Amino acid sequence: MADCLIIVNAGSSSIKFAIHEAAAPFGVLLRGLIEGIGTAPRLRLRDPAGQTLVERDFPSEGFGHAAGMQAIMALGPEFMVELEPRAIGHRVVHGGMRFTVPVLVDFSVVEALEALQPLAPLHQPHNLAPIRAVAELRPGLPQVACFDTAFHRSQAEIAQAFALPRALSAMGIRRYGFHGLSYEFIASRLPALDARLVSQRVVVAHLGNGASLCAMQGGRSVASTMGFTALDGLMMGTRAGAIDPGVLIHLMDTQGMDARALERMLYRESGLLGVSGISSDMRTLRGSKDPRAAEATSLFTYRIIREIGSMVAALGGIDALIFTGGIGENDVATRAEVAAGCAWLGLALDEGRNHTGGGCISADSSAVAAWVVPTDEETMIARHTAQVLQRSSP
Ligand SMILES: Nc1ncnc2c1ncn2[C@@H]1O[C@H](COP(=O)(O)OP(=O)(O)O)[C@@H](O)[C@H]1O
Ligand SMILES: CC(=O)OP(=O)(O)O
Ligand SMILES: [Mg+2]
Repeated sequence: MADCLIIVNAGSSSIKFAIHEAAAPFGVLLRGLIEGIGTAPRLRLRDPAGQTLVERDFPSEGFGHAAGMQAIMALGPEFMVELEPRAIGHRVVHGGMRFTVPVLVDFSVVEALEALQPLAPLHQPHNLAPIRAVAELRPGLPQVACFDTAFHRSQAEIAQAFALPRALSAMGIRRYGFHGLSYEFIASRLPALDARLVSQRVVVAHLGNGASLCAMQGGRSVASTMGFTALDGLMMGTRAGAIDPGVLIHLMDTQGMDARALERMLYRESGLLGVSGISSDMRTLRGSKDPRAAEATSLFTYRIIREIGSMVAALGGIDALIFTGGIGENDVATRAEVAAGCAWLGLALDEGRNHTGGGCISADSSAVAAWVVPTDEETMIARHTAQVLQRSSP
């Protein structure tokens, strides 16, 4: 029997999961994904070489995150026969003020994380449901919660502050930032990419279904586009990104919208989906001839370009721009358009390298380096989970 770690990364419409070796360097033994929860759920399980072992479609009706977790656990008897789970590591999107490092989960931790559910309605409930399910099914198995917000706690107070009355800041109304496990993984890759990056001014663009930017220096977060919730900053698949709060007051006054109606609009009906009226998926929009699809993708890149300016200001300059996430890693056009909008910074892509997509994609003459670096939140969670286990074992 080989010891392993089970890693669960539940997103808004997907559950990514992985089985890692329990000892450094935490090699991947199996990797899987259920995507399209709510639309067209599909499960895929792959071996470490990327070969598909299982591919299964499910009817969308009644297939939520709970059914997704059951489908994943059902793979155990067939694919985990020689494996002994030592712990389960979970991505938990919101850690609030209390959780600034990964922790071993107990009842009081779950209770505290439940209180944060309203701050991350697309994620937190799906992060906590598997924790509760495992606590019931395997009460002796250690569970570790790793937070998307934790990496940003290195930011200066001023970068985390809103210009609101002081009493509200004391209550925890501040900028937390998200996608921290992804940024932390990218930070850990910098020495291998180019040793100079470790101390340089780097802007990382995590562009997936959720999207944000992180200004990074010395491998630490200096600023981020996301704030109190994962709604702020860039336009996303179904989220609006930064919006004048006056719009919300106006909609409450004139359309009778309440908190739940605004939440639905801002989290689920806006972004690429809302502007295009077609899809939240970049692949579908790039393949569409409908002018609304082009309007949506143009606004998406325009917002990224504007916000890169803000990250560069926070860093006092920029040496490198790194693309990651489902769009950042795969969409050649988004990278080309964003880079064209950053020409004023001295950024120039090499067209051929951008098409190939891996590694450094900037031209030799570019004053700013550009990279495509695949993120791996699951590996980051595996590293943290092993550390927490080690710390907590007698
Ligand atoms: N080959 C591709 N080309 C362009 N966009 C892609 C491609 N593959 C995935 N995407 C985009 O990436 C998104 C998923 O990104 P991902 O980082 O996995 O999202 P999340 O973890 O936020 O659910 C999809 O919704 C789609 O817009
Ligand atoms: C925080 C967040 O937006 O996560 P995701 O991109 O996985 O939706
Ligand atoms: Mg994600």
